[in-house]
Amino acid sequence: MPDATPILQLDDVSFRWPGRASFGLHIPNLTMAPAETVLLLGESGAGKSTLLSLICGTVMAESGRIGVAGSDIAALSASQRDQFRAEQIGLIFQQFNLLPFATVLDNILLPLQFAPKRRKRVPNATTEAARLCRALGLPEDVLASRAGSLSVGQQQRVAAARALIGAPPLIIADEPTSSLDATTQAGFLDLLFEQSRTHGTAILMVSHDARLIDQFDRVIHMDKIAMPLPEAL
Ligand SMILES: Nc1ncnc2c1ncn2[C@@H]1O[C@H](COP(=O)(O)OP(=O)(O)OP(=O)(O)O)[C@@H](O)[C@H]1O
Repeated sequence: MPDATPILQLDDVSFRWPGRASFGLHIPNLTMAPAETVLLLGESGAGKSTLLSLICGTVMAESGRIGVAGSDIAALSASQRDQFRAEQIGLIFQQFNLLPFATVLDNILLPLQFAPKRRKRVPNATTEAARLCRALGLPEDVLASRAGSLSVGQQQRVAAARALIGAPPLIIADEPTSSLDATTQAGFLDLLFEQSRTHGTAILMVSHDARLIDQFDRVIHMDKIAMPLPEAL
């Protein structure tokens, strides 16, 4: 029988950035099934990146429950949460978060160091990193380059390869194609959806590009899932 545990489940989640009384996020309910692909749309400043940070456990909700693959992320210690995130989630942030002085190869392999199960899925990690780079249209010799020496669009693709390696069950991507030209964007999306089909990877992607709508199982708008929180006193 297929696993019916949602890959993601938020119930009554509330959050405010410290010192930012005017912005508050309340999500009554958000659920994603395993292998589901979801495009998250919303106005600038609506809280899309904040929501992704809550799901990743890089910031913690004030109240409510966030479950990833059935685990309540608030029940984990900070170090357990780091390992859990590395195992379960492939992340592509807006700022890429690459180590600029490390090689592209080391950057791509980094999450595997903290995620033994994910590591096991790639017996030859260097070959897999090279395959991902090729599929993303990066130059052959890119693996040995310093990540900080690459163009912005190339760095974004290295961040994509780092998210995809070892096929984590959930990919969270915050505007992952913002620095890519149309051909490179299409190549990236092909690779992403192929991985979703092959490995049952769920995808939650933020984009301002409404042309992507048809490619996803479901589209959600921030203003439909989030309710305003009264301004803090
Ligand atoms: N690290 C932070 N510290 C304090 N406030 C923050 C932080 N990050 C975001 N905010 C605030 O939270 C609110 C929502 O921002 P967020 O980046 O989540 O929106 P967004 O929908 O992702 O916007 P965009 O589409 O422009 O990226 C904004 O008012 C923003 O100033």
